[in-house]
Amino acid sequence: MDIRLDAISHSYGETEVLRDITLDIPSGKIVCLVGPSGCGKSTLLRFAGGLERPTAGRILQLGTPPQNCLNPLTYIFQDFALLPWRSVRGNISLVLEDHGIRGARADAIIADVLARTKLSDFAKALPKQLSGGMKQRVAIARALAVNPAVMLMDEPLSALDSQTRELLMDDLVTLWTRTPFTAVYVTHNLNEAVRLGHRVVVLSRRPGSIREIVEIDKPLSERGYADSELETIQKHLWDLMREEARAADEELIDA
Ligand SMILES: Nc1ncnc2c1ncn2[C@@H]1O[C@H](COP(=O)(O)OP(=O)(O)OP(=O)(O)O)[C@@H](O)[C@H]1O
Repeated sequence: MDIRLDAISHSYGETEVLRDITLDIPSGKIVCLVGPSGCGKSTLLRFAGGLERPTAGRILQLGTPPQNCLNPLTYIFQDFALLPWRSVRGNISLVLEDHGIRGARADAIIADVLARTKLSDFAKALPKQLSGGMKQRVAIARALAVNPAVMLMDEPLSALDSQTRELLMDDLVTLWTRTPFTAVYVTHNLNEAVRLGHRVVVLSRRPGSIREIVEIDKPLSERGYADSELETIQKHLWDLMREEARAADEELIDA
């Protein structure tokens, strides 16, 4: 299933946030959204997920969701959003219980997503026993359990230290390489964008509009740490964003 954002514009009251965004999210690809603070990245993600509706434009779901898809659109947040009193397994089974899936069928799904996220040995652990990186892996496992058509990822690694971020990027690449998933991935971090994005969408300062869409053909599995080709693309992205990021940073905050 592909998603198309078709001529999306949005204002909150007097504040124009997004202007005429048209964008395709093709099945099996990771599309990164980057842009200066406040340019409307998270707002666009909420529209894609149907949590809010834009003032103008349409979100189209094209084609059918994958087989056994329980939830076509699933979020992964920066703060993991795990229930502290439930074990790793319990956090994952919750989303299955919501769909009436219990017993052997639930066990099989949980075993599969725990294995894919390398968490099989931690099924009984509570979130408080886990590092930030492990917690985010649980959140990813939980999202995979519903076999979504599209994962909507809002700064999923930004709460993690830089080493853990590197490890999680590797994990996401391995996960995608084994079974390609579709994602819209919002990030401030241009390194994440060039490591994980098949397509990087650069938004302008508010009202966010598309400045450029950068396609990166290099296979995810061949994108390494300190890769000079990726560094060149990252520099290009930063050149596009630098002045606007500075202007956004210096903007006065409405108290
Ligand atoms: N519910 C809301 N009501 C009013 N204004 C909002 C609301 N949500 C977001 N905004 C405003 O819309 C603009 C875009 O916000 P959004 O969080 O989408 O930007 P962003 O690009 O994700 O920002 P950041 O990179 O800082 O996370 C901001 O000016 C924000 O203050």
